[in-house]
Amino acid sequence: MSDRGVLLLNLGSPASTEVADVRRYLNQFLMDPCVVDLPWPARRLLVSLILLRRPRESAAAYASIWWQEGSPLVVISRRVRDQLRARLDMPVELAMRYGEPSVEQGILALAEQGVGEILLMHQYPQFADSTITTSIREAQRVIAKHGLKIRVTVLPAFHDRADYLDALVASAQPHLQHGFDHLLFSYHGLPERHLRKVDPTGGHCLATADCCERPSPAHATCYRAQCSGVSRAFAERVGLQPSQWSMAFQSRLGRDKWIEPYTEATLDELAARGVKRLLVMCPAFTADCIETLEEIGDRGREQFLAAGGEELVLVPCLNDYPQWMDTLANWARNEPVGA
Ligand SMILES: C=CC1=C(C)c2cc3[nH]c(cc4nc(cc5[nH]c(cc1n2)c(C)c5CCC(=O)O)C(CCC(=O)O)=C4C)c(C)c3C=C
Ligand SMILES: [Fe+2]
Ligand SMILES: [Fe+2]
Repeated sequence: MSDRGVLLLNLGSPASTEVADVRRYLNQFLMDPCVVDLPWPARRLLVSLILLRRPRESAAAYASIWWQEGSPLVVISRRVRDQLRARLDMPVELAMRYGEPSVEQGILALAEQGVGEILLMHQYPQFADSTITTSIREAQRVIAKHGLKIRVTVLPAFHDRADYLDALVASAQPHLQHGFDHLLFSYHGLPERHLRKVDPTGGHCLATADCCERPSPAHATCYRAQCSGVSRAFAERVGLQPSQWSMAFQSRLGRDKWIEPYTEATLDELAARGVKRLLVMCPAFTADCIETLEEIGDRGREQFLAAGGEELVLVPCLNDYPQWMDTLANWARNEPVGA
């Protein structure tokens, strides 16, 4: 009998839309060295500067998409946890890397239920230090702090798993059938430095414009190549021609160069090219959140319409789509120990 428990993990949200709560959340998030990867004094200075204005702006953005029960990301994650509990004969706890329920609360809850192994089931299709690495480090920190005798199995980034891609296609079908001129895949962005830093070849990532289309061992940790792979696999599965879809990166913060093209510029370009009915999918996220609902669904739509587009339809994330819930439950049962 398996002694596995599942720690379902996502990024997390502020406790409320109050500016003070948003400031606390942003401080915890941005002071993570996996997110703002500067030495402590420079990180502290930069984050303190960001915290002068950002909490008020982000609080207003959160308020515009907040649900009765709380942050969409957290509410959806609770639904996923409940769906997994209904499907699985093992303990399932929810954790958020920032905010609550914390990774510490989640792991202690699993420890109390006597698990010997935790499957760290993060919700990130693509690898990044700022998502997967930081979650692993936090789980290890908590286990060491409490002296727990628990093994951790980490779900690898699942961008290329057929069952993930199948669920993504199936969940998007109603929107694909609605009719559209162009499909834009908009992924969360990353500073280019983050990509170069984890490139094991030391010279592949971003060395050429088409690096992500040329096979390389660097792609095992290349966020951009993995986004590109998801977009191509999706387009192939639904029979789209290359001219019918494109890929861009959103959510840039600060002055560093982030991976391109930027979603904001792409929305204007598509409208200028005569695209009237635009579908947007955000496959870096498995659950809808401020980045999808506010940045694309509200601000992106407004921008696209102002630039001459007629309709922007945001395809919901996988959320608690039943086929996706079945997929996660299968992974929980079958993921090899220690993978
Ligand atoms: C340096 C800054 C950031 C990096 C790097 C980054 C990477 C990254 N983030 C996600 C997923 C999510 N990010 C979300 C919100 C969010 N992200 C940043 C900054 C960086 N993210 C900020 C400041 C915020 C907060 C909102 C804001 O003020 O704009 C969210 C949504 C959270 C929610 O409550 O809804 C998610 C999810 C990924 C996948 C990623 C790297 C690939
Ligand atoms: Fe982010
Ligand atoms: Fe690349």
